[in-house]
Amino acid sequence: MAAIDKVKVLVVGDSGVGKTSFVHLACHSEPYSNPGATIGCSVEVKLHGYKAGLPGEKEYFVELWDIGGSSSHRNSRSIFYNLVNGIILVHDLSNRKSHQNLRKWLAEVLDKGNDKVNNGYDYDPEQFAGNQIPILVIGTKADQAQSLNGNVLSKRSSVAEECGADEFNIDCTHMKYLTPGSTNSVKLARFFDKVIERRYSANQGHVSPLTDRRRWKNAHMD
Ligand SMILES: Nc1nc2c(ncn2[C@@H]2O[C@H](COP(=O)(O)OP(=O)(O)OP(=O)(O)O)[C@@H](O)[C@H]2O)c(=O)[nH]1
Repeated sequence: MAAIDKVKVLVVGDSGVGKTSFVHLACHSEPYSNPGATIGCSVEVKLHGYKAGLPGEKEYFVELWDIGGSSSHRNSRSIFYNLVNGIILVHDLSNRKSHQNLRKWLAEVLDKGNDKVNNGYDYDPEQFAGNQIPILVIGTKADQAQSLNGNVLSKRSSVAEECGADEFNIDCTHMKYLTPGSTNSVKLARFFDKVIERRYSANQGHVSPLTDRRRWKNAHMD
């Protein structure tokens, strides 16, 4: 039997925003009752049907690399940022700062945690406009944010807009937000399809965040 091809997707965002809860919901189709803080990184694998129901349908493993968000591990986590095929940015809808910090997370991942980031290098939206790495933005804790702001499920993320990413908002404590066939579930499947396409289409291969950044510079700085 042929080996199943795989892609690597990073899941990043501030500590406590719900990365582990989202990954668990996506991989096990049930909420995680009591997730602990992730130290380093935890990897879950999801079997994804690429182009499900269409010609060219094929199964792939999607590795979801859930990166612990604690700032105390910032200097050591760049070891997880090699050979990345996709990025999921997670923020807490009831915590505006966690959304602002997504820009820092993107800068950190695309610069592989180098000194510029650690010493205050900040986000340049243009840097990500022509990004080759597919990005998905997920807002969590819609249940908690609901009481603060009425229509939080349809709230748009400026970060998603800036980098041309797809996005959705959920409550990770309820499976109904990721039911098979739902809008969110379809968006997630399309994102995985895009990641697989970029990874396995002709002339692509693995795209490292650094290569990606150089490509952007070459295209825009001449
Ligand atoms: N009410 C509510 N609680 C949530 C939601 N998502 C996560 N939580 C809770 O938020 C807390 C932190 O969730 P985690 O999934 O561990 O967060 P994390 O981003 O993985 O955190 P680190 O591992 O520290 O980076 C847990 O108590 C979760 O149960 C949500 O959508 N709604």
